Amino acid sequence: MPIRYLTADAVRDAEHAAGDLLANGTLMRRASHGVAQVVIDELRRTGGCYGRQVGIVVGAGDNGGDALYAGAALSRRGVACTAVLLAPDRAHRAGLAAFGRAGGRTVETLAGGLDVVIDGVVGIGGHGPLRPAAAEVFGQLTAPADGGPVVVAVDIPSGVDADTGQVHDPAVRATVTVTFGAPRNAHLLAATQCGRTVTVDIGIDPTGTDGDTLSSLTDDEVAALWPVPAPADDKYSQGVVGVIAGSARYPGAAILATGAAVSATSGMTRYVGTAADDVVSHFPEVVAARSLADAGRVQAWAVGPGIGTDDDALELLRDILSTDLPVLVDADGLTLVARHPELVDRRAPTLLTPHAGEFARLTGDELGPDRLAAVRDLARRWGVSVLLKGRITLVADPDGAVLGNDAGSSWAATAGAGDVLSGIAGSLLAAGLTPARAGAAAARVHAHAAELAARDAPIGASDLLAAVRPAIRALRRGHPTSATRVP
Ligand SMILES: NC(=O)C1=CN([C@@H]2O[C@H](COP(=O)(O)OP(=O)(O)OC[C@H]3O[C@@H](n4cnc5c(N)ncnc54)[C@H](O)[C@@H]3O)[C@@H](O)[C@H]2O)[C@@H](O)CC1
Ligand SMILES: [K+]
Repeated sequence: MPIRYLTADAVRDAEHAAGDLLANGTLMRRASHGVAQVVIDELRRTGGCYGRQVGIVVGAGDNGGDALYAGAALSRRGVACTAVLLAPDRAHRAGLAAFGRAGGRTVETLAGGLDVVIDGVVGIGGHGPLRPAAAEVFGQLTAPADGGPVVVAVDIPSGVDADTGQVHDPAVRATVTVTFGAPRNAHLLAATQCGRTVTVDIGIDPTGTDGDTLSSLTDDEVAALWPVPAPADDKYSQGVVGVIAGSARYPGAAILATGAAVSATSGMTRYVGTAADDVVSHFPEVVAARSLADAGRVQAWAVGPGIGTDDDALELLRDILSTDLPVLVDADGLTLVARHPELVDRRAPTLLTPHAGEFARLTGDELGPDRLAAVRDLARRWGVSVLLKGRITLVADPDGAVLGNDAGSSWAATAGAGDVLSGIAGSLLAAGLTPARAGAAAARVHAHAAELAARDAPIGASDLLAAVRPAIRALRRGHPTSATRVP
């Protein structure tokens, strides 16, 4: 099952459906136990629990309650816990009493030398940035990388919007975020702010309510859906992809996109364009033609990188989009679609793959902080699938379902990386995957390839391309080398 991310409303529905477990405080006890366990694990990794120092920042709601009960559990283990109450009159009463009974102390401000700080300011009830009192407490902390305390966020790092993942300023940056029942949208959309996310089972049904979904595929799921030749397959039967990219003057995009298509699946890759000679000299297995009329049959097209935006490119794009085949449109192709949106008014699957700038060109508006709503809205209005690139890739279908992928690193932020993604996703479309799955699976392999290639040093798109096949192999063998930041 894909990992499903919930909105704050869906979380509340799931909690209420738990009935008595919510009313009698069982859910909160389980949640706080999960928080305490994560803190204990952190302390054990660095020498043990007894006598260690944990600071707790407590807000006015149940998020603070979780943190206080966690502090009580830690105090009983011999951890020295101090809590700053941001709103003393509204701090969770029973949690505060339990904390005091267990030996926890309240203080005006956190002392230095803490091992762990627990962020219990706000969870799914939070809105906007950290308020000044909380901002001051967190502003005084030394970063973990400079020897400061590990920051464990309860449910969501405070100052991060649960539904949109918007990281307000200021907001808590967590080393670990502990959430309950099911991850929230923010755990994917603001993955870097959350650090490692741990989802604790508290006995609620985490499948969420109906409506728009945000999910991500597991590595195993991507591996299982990756097309590989079956015993009876031949070079045609696995889906032939046609790549239209680059030009004789600028062959780079042609080579990268076509090379990625060759690496991603077996079967056949065709190329159409004026860079045909360059492409074949790099990849002799590509069947290349200079014009569409000579191209031969394909099962999907990937069109756009480096094709230019002149009338010839427009006519070519129009011809491709008037077929009844799945088409991926990227880069220059997107600039043309922005000028002529009627081109994508078609029945066959269409996958647009903009980065933020191209997205703004398509919609006429700068991309705001709510990337999820923006990508959903464009997919819905235009009736196409839209893959919005970035550290967190989002692929929206016209029905509102979104698949996301956290790249886990930003090594792929390099010129030409988008061409590689086009080639991978195009070949998956040709193999029969839906646009959303093709886009999300391509993004995952692209991300793994970037980490494999980089191994802590900058890479170019050629390195990324060379790592596509090893990344697929590692994924299929069950040990991708990069850590994805999904829970
Ligand atoms: N309902 C339950 O039984 C469970 C709730 N859980 C916890 O409860 C949390 C939700 O609790 P609440 O609904 O009480 O809401 P929160 O504790 O997330 O925050 C609500 C309070 O914070 C204030 N607030 C909002 N934005 C703020 C900001 N930027 N700065 C400072 N204060 C701000 C609000 O005025 C309100 O008083 C979850 O995130 C989770 O941690 C867990 O214990 C699991 C079970
Ligand atoms: K929090």
